[in-house]
Amino acid sequence: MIRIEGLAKTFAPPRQRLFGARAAPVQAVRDVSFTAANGRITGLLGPNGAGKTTTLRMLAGLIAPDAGTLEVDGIAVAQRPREALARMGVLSDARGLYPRLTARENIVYFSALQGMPREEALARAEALAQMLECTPLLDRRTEGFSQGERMKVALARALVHDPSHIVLDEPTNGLDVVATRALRETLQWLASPAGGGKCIVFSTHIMQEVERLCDEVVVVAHGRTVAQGTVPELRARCGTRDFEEAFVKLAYGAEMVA
Ligand SMILES: Nc1ncnc2c1ncn2[C@@H]1O[C@H](COP(=O)(O)OP(=O)(O)OP(=O)(O)O)[C@@H](O)[C@H]1O
Repeated sequence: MIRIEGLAKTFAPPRQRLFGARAAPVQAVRDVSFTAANGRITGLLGPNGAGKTTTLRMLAGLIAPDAGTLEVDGIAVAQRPREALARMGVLSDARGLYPRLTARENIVYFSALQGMPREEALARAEALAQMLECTPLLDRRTEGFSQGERMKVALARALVHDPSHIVLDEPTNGLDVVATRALRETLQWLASPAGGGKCIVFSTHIMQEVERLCDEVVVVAHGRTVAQGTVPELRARCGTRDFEEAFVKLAYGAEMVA
């Protein structure tokens, strides 16, 4: 289980240039709280700039929060980062592949950092490539890969150590319709008992993705959690049959609703 409570992060402006005006700090995350259960897919849904990526970057230990707690199975990311991070597979916004390494080498290198034996890592890379339908990419250098190809390799890398918690920042970015479907099926399988009942958290601003995939939705707006529930619960709360309309009400307030 992932538990986030009272998370906050402000980015300070860069140092003042000689004659430039001083920029204001950016309050990227003001008060984000939610829980994501095992065996469920939890979607972080919010408009551009709502604070989703910043929240997931803090969860992945890439940046430190100013306030709040992040826990994975009760293990605090701030206090016991290695233990907490070992339980997570993270697909960050940057993807960050090594261009001179092949896809296979990227995946296996990451597994070595996780302390996996090489033979096990190689077998796992093959299996993941089959699942993500990217076996022909395995022995190509990742330099020049398309966005969707990079995403698949980064996803395989995030899953190589079979983590119990999977955190994905906009995973369908750059994927075509077939690859999006394959990813959706993969995530559904990973959350199911047969796939290990993983705890999956992903961010998106695509409404259909949330409706099709999420067991639970966390709506984030202006750096705050404004609602959490299932799609039908959120629709009912807003008194609308259309989820997009419910989202607009929750994320932008009544003044934006026609
Ligand atoms: N390193 C940074 N320095 C300064 N401001 C930042 C930094 N990272 C994020 N921000 C700002 O924080 C706010 C939240 O950004 P974030 O990327 O978390 O939003 P998001 O919900 O993921 O948006 P999107 O859906 O557009 O990707 C934005 O205003 C963004 O410009």
